[in-house]
Amino acid sequence: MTLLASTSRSATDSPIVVALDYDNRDKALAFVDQINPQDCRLKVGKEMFTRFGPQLVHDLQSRGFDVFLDLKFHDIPNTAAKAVAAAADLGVWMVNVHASGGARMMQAAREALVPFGQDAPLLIAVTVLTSMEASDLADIGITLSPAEHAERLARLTQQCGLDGVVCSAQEAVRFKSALGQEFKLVTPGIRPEGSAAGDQRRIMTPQLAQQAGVDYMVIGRPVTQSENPSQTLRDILASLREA
Ligand SMILES: O=c1ccn([C@@H]2O[C@H](COP(=O)(O)O)[C@@H](O)[C@H]2O)c(=O)[nH]1
Repeated sequence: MTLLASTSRSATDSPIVVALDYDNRDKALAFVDQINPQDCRLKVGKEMFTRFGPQLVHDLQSRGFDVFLDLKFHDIPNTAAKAVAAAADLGVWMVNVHASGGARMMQAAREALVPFGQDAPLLIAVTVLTSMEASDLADIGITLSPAEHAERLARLTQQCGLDGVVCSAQEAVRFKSALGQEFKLVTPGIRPEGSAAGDQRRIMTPQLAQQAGVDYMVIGRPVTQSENPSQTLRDILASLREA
């Protein structure tokens, strides 16, 4: 199966994707207005999209930011495919589904993007949520380790022709070796030294994630909940340049 063409829409080659998880639109935009689209991309997830809808995506795009629409579609193939096409209509840079929705769902999602050609967003699939550890998988009947199960789902995702996966940075070296350099690894659960893990379980620092070869690191609360989010973002960028 052929891979989707990567979008040429990108405004930056920064590996950082800030998870814009706010319950307040003005607070989110106040932060966004202090940062530069060349320094990061922005991720809009379930919280902000449910509260503020597609207009928020347009508000970020009009400020020059690439948007990763992180709605993790997981549904019957027809519904997931139509949702992915709706995301492409919004002009987002990246969109995702859950790999556990299965091969037919992922293939339908990929095919839904064919009409968008070069303007199609990157399509990736979530493997094992970075908040999950072995005991969480055992609770749902999966006896493989998170890395093993994530690799099975990542291989399936690649066979379905998607552009990459969401996984933990802890899995990056293994997945780059198993799946090749071109297959994108998008890694939440990034925690600068000293920041709280919170509900995340499979975490890594930005510097180690960079060394492990991730393509994009998703960072939310360590930036957005800090006293000075824009300065925290600049500090992380500086630490990556120095590493
Ligand atoms: O496996 C996954 C998939 C998605 N996420 C999302 O990333 C951010 C992480 O935010 P932090 O505040 O840095 O923990 C959040 O929006 C999640 O929905 C993830 O964490 N893990």
